[in-house]
Amino acid sequence: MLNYDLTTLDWSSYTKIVEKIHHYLEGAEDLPTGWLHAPLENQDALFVHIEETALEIRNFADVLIVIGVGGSFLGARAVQDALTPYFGAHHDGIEVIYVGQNMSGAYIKQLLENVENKSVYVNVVSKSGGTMEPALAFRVVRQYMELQYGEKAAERIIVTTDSTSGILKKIADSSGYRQFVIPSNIGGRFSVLTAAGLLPMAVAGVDIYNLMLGAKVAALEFQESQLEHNEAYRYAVLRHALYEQGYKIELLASFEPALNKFHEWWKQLFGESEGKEKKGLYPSTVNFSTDLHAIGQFIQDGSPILFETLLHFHEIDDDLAVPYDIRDEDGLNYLANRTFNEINAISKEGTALAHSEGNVPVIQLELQKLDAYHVGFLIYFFMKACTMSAYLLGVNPFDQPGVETYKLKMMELLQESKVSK
Ligand SMILES: O=P(O)(O)OC[C@H]1O[C@](O)(CO)[C@@H](O)[C@@H]1O
Repeated sequence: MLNYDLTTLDWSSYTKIVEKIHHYLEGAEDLPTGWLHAPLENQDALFVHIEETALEIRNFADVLIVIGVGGSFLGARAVQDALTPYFGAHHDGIEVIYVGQNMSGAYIKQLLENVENKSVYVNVVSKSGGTMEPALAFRVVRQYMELQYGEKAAERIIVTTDSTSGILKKIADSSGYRQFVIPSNIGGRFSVLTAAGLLPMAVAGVDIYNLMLGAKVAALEFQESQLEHNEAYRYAVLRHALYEQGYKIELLASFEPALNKFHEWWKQLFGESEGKEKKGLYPSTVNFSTDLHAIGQFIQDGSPILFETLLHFHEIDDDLAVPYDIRDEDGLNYLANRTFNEINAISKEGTALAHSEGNVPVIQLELQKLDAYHVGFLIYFFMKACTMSAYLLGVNPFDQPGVETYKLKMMELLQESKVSK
């Protein structure tokens, strides 16, 4: 899976520290590491409940509005985009749309206009239950639902939040909304494989059983304490070694547009977990070919501050062959009968070669197929690698004090403007 010129790195200097962190993580009871072993536990009852709820939503709704931000949004959206068709509605004709990630008045107004005359269900997702963006969106959407469905609105609103605390939990209890739980020992950006991510994915038609099977296989494989045998840890060590060599940016790149939102999920995972105490690689992302024609110049020839992680799935279900054209005015007949996916894969190889020659270190992450199983595997791989990587850096992977600062400042300004109004 992990492909890099390993001869450039002195792995032996990392073996002891990696093992120490591994045992700390496995043994700790007071860390929010519920996600570490969750895929190995029997969660069948939860999956059945999610599937039944998803079926009901698909039967009765034209649209599911999912409200959430950060970890309560990115994972579901990432997997949905990666595994469902590019165009048209999702499974059984349902649309799964998202709000609560921005405070654009235009966005939420147009979203409500767009669902008029459609049958709507809502899934509001917030671990803390008090994040401003989704809370505001929920206020608006909730009123819309009550106007449309009266008392029956309560049957169409499903809350995913903490099992005991938070304002959203209180609202859900008092209004009789159905509830799914984000376990208290799983933090927001590690919650994609809980109901927070799984319910919207299931509604969109993602095979959550195979997704979780992939995560389970990864959980078993990456339980290995030895760096030599654990690819998640090797990726973490590579990133750390490159950071120590002066590279300050990691560019996650792929050649399949379906993965664009997956990049965003990765960005939050690594950005919030590592970017603290004036340390950390800046996690950035590029979508090729698009960005080869935008930022490709900088990657090849610009400041030598970045390395690249190329994410590639060998098999993608849909494909199309380049047609033969007797006129050959564009001179492309030499590609006739080659498929787009083949050409895309060759373009990836060419990019890796070019960037390596430009002295940009290139790590290649290769998976067999873009399907639920391998996406589940990859999600777990990144969460495990990220945790190791943060501890190698000497920071706590599970907090985000900087984000809290922004929230406080915004609240102060909003309160001030209330007083001066
Ligand atoms: O699920 P919540 O509590 O609304 O939080 C949403 C997101 O906000 C953050 O707290 C900060 O961005 C993330 O860590 C989290 O995923």
